[in-house]
Amino acid sequence: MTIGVDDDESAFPRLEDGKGLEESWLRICARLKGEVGEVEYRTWLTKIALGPIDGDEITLLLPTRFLRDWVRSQYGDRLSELWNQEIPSIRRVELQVARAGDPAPIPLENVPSASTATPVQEEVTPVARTAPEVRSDLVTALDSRFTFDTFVVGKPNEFAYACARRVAEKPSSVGFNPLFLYGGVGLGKTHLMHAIGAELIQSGNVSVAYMSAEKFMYRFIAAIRSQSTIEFKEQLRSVDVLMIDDLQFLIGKDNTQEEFFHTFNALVDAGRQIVVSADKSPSDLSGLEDRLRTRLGCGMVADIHATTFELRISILESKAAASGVVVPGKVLEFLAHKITSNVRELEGALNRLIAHANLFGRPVTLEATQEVLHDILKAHDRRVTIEEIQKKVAEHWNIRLTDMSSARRARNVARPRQVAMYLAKQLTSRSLPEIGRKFGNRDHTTVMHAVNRVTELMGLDAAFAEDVELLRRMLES
Ligand SMILES: Nc1ncnc2c1ncn2[C@@H]1O[C@H](COP(=O)(O)OP(=O)(O)OP(=O)(O)O)[C@@H](O)[C@H]1O
Repeated sequence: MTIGVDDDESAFPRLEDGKGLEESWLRICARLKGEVGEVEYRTWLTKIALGPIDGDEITLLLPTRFLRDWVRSQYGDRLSELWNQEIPSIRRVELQVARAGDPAPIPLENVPSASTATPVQEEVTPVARTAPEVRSDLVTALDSRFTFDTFVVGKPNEFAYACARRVAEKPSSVGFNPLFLYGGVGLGKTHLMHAIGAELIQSGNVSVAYMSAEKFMYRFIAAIRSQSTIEFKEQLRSVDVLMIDDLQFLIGKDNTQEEFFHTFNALVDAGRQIVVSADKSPSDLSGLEDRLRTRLGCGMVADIHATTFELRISILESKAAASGVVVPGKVLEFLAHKITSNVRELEGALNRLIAHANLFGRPVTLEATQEVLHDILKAHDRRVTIEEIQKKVAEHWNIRLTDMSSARRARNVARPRQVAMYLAKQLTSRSLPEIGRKFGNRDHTTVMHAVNRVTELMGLDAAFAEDVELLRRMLES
């Protein structure tokens, strides 16, 4: 594919096949967002704008020198790799500080999630960075940070960890082949796979191929196009350990599934080890062929569960210690309490705190944490429902839940109802008419009156204000 400059009025050149660079950029943004997590993406990558393309070089623009240097050091290689996957003729990514009038970055809300983004173009041949210790040229570089030593073990992941260690020590043991690791997003599946790979490579002359299912598919397609499927199959079937990450990507990709199935059988029959990860168990991966699901479930299936508070604390402690920045225990507890979604997001939040501390030379305090992570914390605020509010308020003042929507106007019922409306306005994003509907189809002006009245009373009556605050804190925690 060649790249030419369109003479239309678009701010960016277009590819000859009519596909805009913006489309490629959007896909790359979606990929990056999926890879680094929304927190990290929002912190560092939303500020990048697409600049011009010149020969084999594409320019990306950043608003400040600091951001340019940071993005270059942390994400430079990955950006080049992704651009090269999108448009193979692009070999270099130049990062520059933007000037007035340069294009703006893509707003975060316009970047689709990786799973919904249109896949990169098919004729992609991913660039494999080969680790020197490894024989096979199929290996994508393993991330040296992802080792067993840096993996924090707790109840939710101890079984998966033990299985991974076992495979790293004795690949192809009966009962452990294939090893199928599954669990939600950002809980450590990739980390464990890389740790297995690193351990095996260190232990001796073992060839390990690790790649995402997506990469597997692109390589397969590239091999078909270049009529080199035999070499591709031979290469794959010559490794001692094959690891495929995020297998759910193959759902609906029937030909690639078929190829994977044959590779899988050939390797297992030859006594080689397979390690696979996915977001669901083999039996729940509907959309994969039955025979493949059956084979995937034949070895060891290990689930990584959602993190517990204790595990989140241990992970934060370990990562904070490794960073060399002192993060007080109460800040770690606060983060572990607030960011419960997955380890990637938790890590992203901590990294941001650490980067701020390093940048401004200020100690990490709870106040600073709330300020620096304001947007993330807001996004993770627990969603309280109006029903929960009604229940808590009714319990607190010992009235019947049905009185929240009844027509009774006695003060001992009407006042708690007003408080519940007030809290619904404060803690949910529902509109006044929506709140009114939940309180026995009351009019929005009634809700407005309740909100004003409660605000007024809180200013006049300290005990009442304390009650309302207490309820708010209980509902928010
Ligand atoms: N138990 C853990 N100890 C230390 N770090 C962890 C742990 N679990 C996850 N992480 C870190 O969290 C981040 C996300 O983990 P990883 O990429 O392995 O998740 P994943 O389960 O493969 O997610 P996805 O489904 O998105 O592929 C990585 O930086 C990883 O090092």
